[in-house]
Amino acid sequence: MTDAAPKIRIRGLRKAFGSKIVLDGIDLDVMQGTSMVIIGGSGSGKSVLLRCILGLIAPDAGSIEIDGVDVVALSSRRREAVIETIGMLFQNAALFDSLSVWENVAFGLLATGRRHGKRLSRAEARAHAGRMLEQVGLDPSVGALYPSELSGGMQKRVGLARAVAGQPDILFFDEPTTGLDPIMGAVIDGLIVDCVRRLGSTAIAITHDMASAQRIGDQAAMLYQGKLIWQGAASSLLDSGNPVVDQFTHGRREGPISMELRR
Ligand SMILES: Nc1ncnc2c1ncn2[C@@H]1O[C@H](COP(=O)(O)OP(=O)(O)OP(=O)(O)O)[C@@H](O)[C@H]1O
Repeated sequence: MTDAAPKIRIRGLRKAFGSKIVLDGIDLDVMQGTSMVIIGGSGSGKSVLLRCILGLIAPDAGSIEIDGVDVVALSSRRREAVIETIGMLFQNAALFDSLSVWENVAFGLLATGRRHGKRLSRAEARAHAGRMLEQVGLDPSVGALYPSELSGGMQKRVGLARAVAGQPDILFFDEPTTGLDPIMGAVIDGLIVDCVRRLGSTAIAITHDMASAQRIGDQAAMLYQGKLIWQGAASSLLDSGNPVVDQFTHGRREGPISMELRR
């Protein structure tokens, strides 16, 4: 146990779309240097939670503190400065098709540099992108290619290289293994763990993939009916003792979740 303040501290977070309550009072602490995996069924609100933390959706109520600062209450300009410190790997890697691989990897660095008046030359940015590509197991020569020339696994690696290029304090992973075969999924998870450890980052991942959740996560939490109904060690996901979590993680048709669907 530690008395340290959490890197990310969420309290009473609520978000509804019309009459649909998606987040119904979320409390979550993510400690510095730990990886938290959020699991939950389709439409349970995992992406909405992530988007609230990223400031892309305004919550109806509650606080989201990053390093003790409530980002919900910040002006959009100051919030952007905090959000710049978060690296994000999107579900489909979300690469820009019209940019080369190295330009994709360096995109955030170049944009942030411009905003802060620190001009990074294209040669410096390209060299940095090459080093990032090497860190995710790609040859720097891949930097000259375009996303459409890459396999799905390579695109994920490039997305990861982009997410870590600015050496972020915080990393978010949205369904990092979706669309990959199980071996490539395991490879990407291994790279994610390497990157998070090397940077000492705090990470939040959302996933449906239980093998991935256990590989990436130190801690895990399950979102169900707008609430985090369980939190514990990611290693205990398959043995949580919670009937809802158990049904979900084992993919059982019968259990409290299917009973509700029948109602
Ligand atoms: N901008 C929006 N406007 C209206 N409803 C929304 C909006 N964004 C999300 N929702 C609704 O919020 C609910 C939660 O969506 P969310 O995308 O967070 O689910 P999820 O847990 O990430 O699902 P999946 O695992 O399928 O990606 C859904 O019912 C969705 O339709």
